[in-house]
Amino acid sequence: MTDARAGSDPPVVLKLGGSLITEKDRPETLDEAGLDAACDAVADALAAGAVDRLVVVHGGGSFGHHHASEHGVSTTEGTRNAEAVAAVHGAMKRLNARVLERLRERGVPAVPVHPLSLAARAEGADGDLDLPLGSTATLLGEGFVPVLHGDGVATAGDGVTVVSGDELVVELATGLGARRVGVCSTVSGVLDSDGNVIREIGEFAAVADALGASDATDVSGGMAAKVRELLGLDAPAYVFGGDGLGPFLRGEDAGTRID
Ligand SMILES: Nc1ncnc2c1ncn2[C@@H]1O[C@H](COP(=O)(O)OP(=O)(O)OP(=O)(O)O)[C@@H](O)[C@H]1O
Ligand SMILES: C=C(C)CCOP(=O)(O)O
Repeated sequence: MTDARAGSDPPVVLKLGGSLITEKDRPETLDEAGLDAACDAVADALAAGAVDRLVVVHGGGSFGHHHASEHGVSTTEGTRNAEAVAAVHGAMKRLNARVLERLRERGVPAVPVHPLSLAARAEGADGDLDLPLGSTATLLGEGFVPVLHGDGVATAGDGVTVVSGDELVVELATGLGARRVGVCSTVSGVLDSDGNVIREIGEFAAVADALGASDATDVSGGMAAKVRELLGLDAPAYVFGGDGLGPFLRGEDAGTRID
């Protein structure tokens, strides 16, 4: 079995939020400017050598979430309807293909890794996610940029549920021993109740009141779920908006640091 943590430098794990790269309220619509700017920042950072090994994860935005909510599927509600699984996975593969295409146009050696084909969730409300990392680690070692995405996931006792990009980020960061983790969305960081960016979060209780759910169709929990998951990591995690992506990739602080 491949040891996902063995060998060279720890990677950076970056999530491009669905709200950044799609228009979240219009089914299967890209946010062209948001996606292009994000792909430019990734390509620039790799070309400048600011990042050596990078794993990208993207969210569902108006591709995955609309199909998932139409079929009543979420991270906790499963389906045994193959048409529903095909609708959610198919939409995510269409979005993934667009992301890959734009990265490759900029010289980024981006290749897909589809979680539905790899991962499984154990039975129960907090069933553990098993995401084998051999393919991602090997692709990284061979110089590729693996690009994963929120997807359907086989779930014991519940058919297929949704795995969010945020959950994948946590699994990847832990399993690959990530150096830094970035979550890029449309908000410039985690905001307090006055709308100001919280610079640093060390525990959930301190910010719980300020963290609402997502403001668009989102079956996987929005900002509160994001912060909870990122707090569990060894590596420092940052939540930032599009403007923070370049600085984050250059190793600077951006948005909110969660550690
Ligand atoms: N305290 C908060 N600070 C910042 N954003 C918040 C807060 N509370 C709720 N939000 C909402 O969280 C959303 C960002 O999370 P969301 O999951 O929608 O983004 P995403 O990761 O880009 O999308 P996706 O899940 O499709 O990948 C914003 O739309 C914002 O309105
Ligand atoms: C709805 C699907 C399939 C993807 C969910 O991923 P997220 O947008 O990262 O929460």
